[in-house]
Amino acid sequence: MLGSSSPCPLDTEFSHQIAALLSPPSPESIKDYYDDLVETRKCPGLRVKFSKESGKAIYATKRFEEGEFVLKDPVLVATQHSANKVDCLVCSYCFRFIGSIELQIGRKLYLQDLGLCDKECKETTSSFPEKVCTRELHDVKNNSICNGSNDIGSSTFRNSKSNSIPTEVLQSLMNGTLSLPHTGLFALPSVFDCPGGCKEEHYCSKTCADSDWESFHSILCTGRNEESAQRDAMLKFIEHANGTNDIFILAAKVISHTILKFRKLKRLRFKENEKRAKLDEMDFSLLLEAWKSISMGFKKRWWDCVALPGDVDPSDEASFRMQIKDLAFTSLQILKEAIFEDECAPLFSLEIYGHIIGMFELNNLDLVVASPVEDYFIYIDDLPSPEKEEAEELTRPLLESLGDEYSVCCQGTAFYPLQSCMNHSCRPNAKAFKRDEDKDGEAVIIAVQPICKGEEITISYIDEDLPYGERQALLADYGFRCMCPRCLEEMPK
Ligand SMILES: C[S@@+](CC[C@H](N)C(=O)[O-])C[C@H]1O[C@@H](n2cnc3c(N)ncnc32)[C@H](O)[C@@H]1O
Repeated sequence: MLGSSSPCPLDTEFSHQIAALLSPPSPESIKDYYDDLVETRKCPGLRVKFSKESGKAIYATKRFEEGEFVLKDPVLVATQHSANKVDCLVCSYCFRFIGSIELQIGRKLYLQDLGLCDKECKETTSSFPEKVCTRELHDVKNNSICNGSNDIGSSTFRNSKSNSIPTEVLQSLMNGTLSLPHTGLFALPSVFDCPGGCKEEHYCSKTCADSDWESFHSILCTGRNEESAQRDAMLKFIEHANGTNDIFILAAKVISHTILKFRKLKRLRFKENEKRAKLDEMDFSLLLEAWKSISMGFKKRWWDCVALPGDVDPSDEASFRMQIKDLAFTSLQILKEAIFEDECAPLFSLEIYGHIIGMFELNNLDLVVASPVEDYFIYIDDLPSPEKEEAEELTRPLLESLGDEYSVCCQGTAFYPLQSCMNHSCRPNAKAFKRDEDKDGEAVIIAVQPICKGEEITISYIDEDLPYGERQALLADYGFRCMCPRCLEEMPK
């Protein structure tokens, strides 16, 4: 029951609006929304269909050959894991690497010298209940760097892994006065700062900076209103998310995205200066419209669908789920202090917050972008003599200081509106796979076997090399029993 036993008064106050926001979209509106999306993605050959049995699913409307590109899907909402921000400087909107090879290397070593590192990300799995792991769709083998077990976004201080490079050299790399050999071949877009003046977000272009500002960041930016209570609350919210689960950052982005869309729709429909004290019928229809892209995502409450960690005794399940709910409520309370908007009050209910996070829990894919620094060092290693030795005089000490971590990818988590309609099969006909030319955070799906016209396009959410029982156990965390052709063949009689 909505509102029952909820610590959040908004759950009761706005129970009707919440029910309307969470009611499943009609098959007709699903069709219209996804037909439009497929058209804008310019990926001919796909159609989203809805059935009562398996919900949304993607079908091929043409034949795809093995290895053929199927879909490139930009993110609807995504975040780089906070720990990974030390390793990689990327555009906060499209997740392309930015600056220069020199900046990427110098900045990483400089931050390591300061002792800023991702200690907790590299430690064990969850320390229940503060560290709640987020399950993400398994991004197949080569592409999957960070799975649910280490999805903990906490930047913490640890004893510095001090490197042998003098600070002045690192600063020269960062400020562009020291160039490394052959980096011209690996040019990256220049860095654009956040238009709001926060030091957290950086972009590859003014277009990305403006798009992020208009879509999400103008509400979440901590650069403006120095000293304000809202700014302090926003900083506290980010710190809490970084210390617990960065899925909360995604939820805040969804809420700010919806508020910004609502404001835009309202500006279009009403004169600028018209004021309304209460959320009335008309405003609510605008809120429903603003929420539309989120309403399409498959959702359950987070605390109902989050997988029970292996180290939690099944007899403690109810208390585990209650603690997850409490954690979400704590995060929501801080977020409300930072960005609450009267006209969009239902968005700040625990019921909506829980469903937004549950949507990520069941749909998200790892965000992975390969590092150009890795390509650079491979290029240097492949140079013929004596060019290689000459180049290595400068690059070897850097490589040695970076150690095994010289090739860390950009890692995060993302909700992709079209890819998230793909159902699972243990014998999938497609997979997520980044090709050399895919330099940003978009999801890329390719066929792994010929796909006939009319066939459903499936990916694997798990490691499909596992035996039957283990696959079913992992898929139970997604809330279904797999009845794909392979499971039917392998099912114990
Ligand atoms: C990423 S969504 C896939 C699209 C989903 N069908 C929808 O309606 O949005 C993941 C959810 O789809 C459902 N699902 C995916 N693959 C399935 C399968 N092979 N059999 C039954 N349900 C499946 C499960 O409920 C799962 O949590």
